[in-house]
Amino acid sequence: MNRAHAPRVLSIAGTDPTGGAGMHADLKAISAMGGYGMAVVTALVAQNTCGVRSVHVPPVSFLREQLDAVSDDVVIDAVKIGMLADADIIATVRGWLDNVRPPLVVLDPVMVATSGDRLLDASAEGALRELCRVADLITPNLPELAVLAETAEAADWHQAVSQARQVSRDLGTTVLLKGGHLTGADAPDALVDARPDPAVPGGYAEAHAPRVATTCTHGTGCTISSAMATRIAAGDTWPQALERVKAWLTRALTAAADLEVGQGHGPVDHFVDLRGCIR
Ligand SMILES: Nc1ncnc2c1ncn2[C@@H]1O[C@H](COP(=O)(O)OP(=O)(O)O)[C@@H](O)[C@H]1O
Ligand SMILES: Cc1ncc(COP(=O)(O)O)c(N)n1
Repeated sequence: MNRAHAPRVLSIAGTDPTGGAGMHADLKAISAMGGYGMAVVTALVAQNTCGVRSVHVPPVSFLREQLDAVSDDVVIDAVKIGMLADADIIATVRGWLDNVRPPLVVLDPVMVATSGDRLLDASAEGALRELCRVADLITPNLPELAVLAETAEAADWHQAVSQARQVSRDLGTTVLLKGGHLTGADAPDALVDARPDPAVPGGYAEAHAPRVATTCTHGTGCTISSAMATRIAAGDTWPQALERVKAWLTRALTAAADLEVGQGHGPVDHFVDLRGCIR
């Protein structure tokens, strides 16, 4: 598919005033991957690279107004969903999705931040699991995958792949399995689809990159899911999208420390490929 216009990608997510995670990371990743980024805010989060201080959730009626303001005006090519905070927000987003039916829905089932702070009420995990059924692609990290698989966190890549297959089968969606929480020289990711008619040929496509020795991993999950939404909407095959996004994210992680942002887990450099090009 060769579009005349950049893919119009809507992020539905929470905020990070330090610009490294949530809707800010989403907008940077969408832009860096060649898309036109839009954003609807689910929750305002007072956080930085060291952790979450507090969360403010506006009324869900205002969330629905934001969503309708976008979809009443703009043709949306892909939606990326991040932090949803509680069951009311999940129900509101679900109601809007049922009405608008965007062609591509990528869901990052955000539960806990890198800092260990909760970004989803524990009582809303079941509702988030149900929302996965309407997504084309979900991008859980290993602790989130374990919650979705209703089992203990995978200790190695082999266990993680079998959990991803189970979740794909149970929830009828493709899983982007991320090896960020494992250790070892390699940082594998894979598209896993257990269904008979998978979006991924053969039901499995792996991408490899060296594990980058950095503590700057704030927002990597938000970043990879938005980038995947953008590249798939741009017409890449799903395995092509993963190869491209993985290579770019590895460059962004390698350059991250040079940004010198914050004292905790710093953000990645989404615009690493632009440095040196701006005159
Ligand atoms: N140190 C690292 N080196 C290379 N890639 C990494 C590193 N840490 C995370 N990643 C990549 O970042 C993405 C997000 O992974 P992960 O950390 O598992 O998710 P989350 O940010 O949701 O916890 C994945 O593509 C993963 O492979
Ligand atoms: C608003 C918001 N959404 C998501 C994350 C998770 O970030 P990470 O990708 O580091 O797990 C975050 N810290 N804040």
